[in-house]
Amino acid sequence: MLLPDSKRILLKLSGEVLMGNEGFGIDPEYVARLAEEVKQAKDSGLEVCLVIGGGNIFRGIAGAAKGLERTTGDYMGMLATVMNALAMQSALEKIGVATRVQSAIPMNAVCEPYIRRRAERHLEKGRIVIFAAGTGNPFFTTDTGAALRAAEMKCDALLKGTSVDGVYNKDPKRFDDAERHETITYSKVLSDNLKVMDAAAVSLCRENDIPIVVFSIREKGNVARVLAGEGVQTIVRKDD
Ligand SMILES: Nc1ncnc2c1ncn2[C@@H]1O[C@H](COP(=O)(O)OP(=O)(O)OP(=O)(O)O)[C@@H](O)[C@H]1O
Ligand SMILES: O=c1ccn([C@@H]2O[C@H](COP(=O)(O)O)[C@@H](O)[C@H]2O)c(=O)[nH]1
Repeated sequence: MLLPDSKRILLKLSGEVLMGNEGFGIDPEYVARLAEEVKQAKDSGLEVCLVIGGGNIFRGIAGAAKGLERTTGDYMGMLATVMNALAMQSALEKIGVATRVQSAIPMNAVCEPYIRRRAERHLEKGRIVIFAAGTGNPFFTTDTGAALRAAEMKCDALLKGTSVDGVYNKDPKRFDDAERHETITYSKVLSDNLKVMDAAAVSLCRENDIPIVVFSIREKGNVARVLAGEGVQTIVRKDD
């Protein structure tokens, strides 16, 4: 196993990936496939916290570029993550996995508010807790929300399933000659300004000594592969 002593993980899934082959929104078939992978992780004996991004629906920064007020756009982005969380909850419950959604922005008719002790109890009971609405604050991302919840819930690792298969020395979508790191320290990610994850998220993980594993969620079976220590990924770890 990649992280032999792991009991509790936080899996952060890219929102962008939820749109599957569609250009926007949620592809239910794709969400169902992801739900199977999340179930496998849980069935392997781990306690699983889940965070899903919102990039398939809305990003505040993109709204701001088109003239929308930034904080309004960010709240819209956070609401997008709640929609994705509900879609994932539905897919997981369809295959018999008990879940709870907790939102950083209270919306009691829709889901639970985030209450750490309550989330703890859900995990003890074998439920998957999906943390929605990021940190609840504008100017952040769901990566930072994931790092924050991982620290609060004392997760042993943060697994970031995204559209690239690891951390490269430069953006692999822009540079064909980009090279992937097998492992890299938090400090190197920060000092080289590598954009695979935002700096606030990396700093939080560094301060709380939470290893980050970056891998591609586009390939079927990769969550199990990563947990088994197989496949392609980058581990972001402690400074030497
Ligand atoms: N050095 C780098 N190594 C790897 N990826 C990088 C690097 N620099 C930039 N990237 C980009 O980072 C992106 C992954 O992070 P991003 O935050 O955009 O996605 P996400 O968090 O998975 O998506 P979402 O916002 O939908 O949840 C990739 O699209 C990749 O092109
Ligand atoms: O704590 C947070 C988390 C997210 N946002 C806004 O939501 C979108 C979608 O999240 P991604 O991490 O990009 O998938 C993000 O672009 C922000 O606009 C936020 O404001 N605060």
